[in-house]
Amino acid sequence: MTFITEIKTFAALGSGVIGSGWVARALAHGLDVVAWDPAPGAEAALRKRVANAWPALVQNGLAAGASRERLQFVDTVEACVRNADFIQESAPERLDLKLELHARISAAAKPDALIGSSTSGLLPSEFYEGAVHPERCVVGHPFNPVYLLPLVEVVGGQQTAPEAVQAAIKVYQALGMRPLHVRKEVPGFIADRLLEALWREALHLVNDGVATTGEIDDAIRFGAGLRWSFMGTFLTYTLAGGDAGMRHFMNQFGPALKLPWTYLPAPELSDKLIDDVVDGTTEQLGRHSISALERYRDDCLLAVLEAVRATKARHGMEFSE
Ligand SMILES: NC(=O)C1=CN([C@@H]2O[C@H](COP(=O)(O)OP(=O)(O)OC[C@H]3O[C@@H](n4cnc5c(N)ncnc54)[C@H](O)[C@@H]3O)[C@@H](O)[C@H]2O)C=CC1
Ligand SMILES: C[N+](C)(C)CC(=O)CC(=O)[O-]
Repeated sequence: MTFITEIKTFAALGSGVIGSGWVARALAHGLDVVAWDPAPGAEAALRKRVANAWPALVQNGLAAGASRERLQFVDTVEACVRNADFIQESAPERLDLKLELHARISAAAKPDALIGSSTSGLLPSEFYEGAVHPERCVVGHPFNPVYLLPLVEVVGGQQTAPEAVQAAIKVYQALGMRPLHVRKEVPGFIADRLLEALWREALHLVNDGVATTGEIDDAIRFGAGLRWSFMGTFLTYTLAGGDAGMRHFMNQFGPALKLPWTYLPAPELSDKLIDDVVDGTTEQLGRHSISALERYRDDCLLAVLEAVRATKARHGMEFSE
């Protein structure tokens, strides 16, 4: 089984936060991009989001021929995918919607064009059930902002060909990403399972009046957040065990896992909790607009990526290690 991996035309369905991020990444890599989104005003919103991302992409280095002019916005699913070499769906996170949309996308697409979905955690076996040639359908779960963060989780469903997973990995690599093959199809995959646990505990801390949203964010960004950009939890905790490493760490801190430090089940999303979270984050936003903070975030990310890349090189390591 062979699939198209030399990509000239990238199709993006859904052009919200994530779809526009894919569009920006694909344009920056010198591709032609065709986009579709049913919302009124979607084309203008997409072009605005791409424009906001572009300075960071220029700083990061554009591929030869990369241009925002190579974005075409069309008004049907079929026109979007018909000539595409690779298709990425970033529609709302609803199983019924994705099921119907993928039946339509796959019926109109070239039979050997790979189809990726940005879903954060729905199962590909379920939403690709009605797809034509489901063997070329995968999940390619990215991270916001898609145009800068390298990680993409690649997940196959029961009908996905193993060759399609490998081919999708190749395409995402060509787009400058760091694919992670999630070998078991589980809800939430790997990363969102971890992020969701943190998010639930953060909501409990607000709900119980232990801390404000700003204090919880401080607890992350001045501590673990800094080290997470170059070292994950397992290696970090190995070092936290001193010379005896992980075995000592497990002996010393393992028992705390049985203490009631975490709740795990989510708190009820009461009106008060939602108001507290919205009020807290509004205060954190202060005078900054979302798009100004996106540019600030992009600048920080570029600096972190460059620092990590240069430091790894000094230690004889590749960025992807
Ligand atoms: N926002 C995030 O942090 C992340 C979201 N994702 C996933 O990406 C996907 C899109 O999420 P967002 O971009 O955040 O949502 P969003 O709400 O920003 O954008 C969704 C877009 O889909 C459009 N849309 C509505 N009906 C549609 C249809 N039938 N077909 C195609 N498009 C349609 C909407 O007009 C909107 O522009 C979801 O599957 C989500 O789980 C993945 C990673 C991170
Ligand atoms: C909140 N979220 C589940 C949509 C987040 C993601 O899927 C990944 C991210 O960018 O954090």
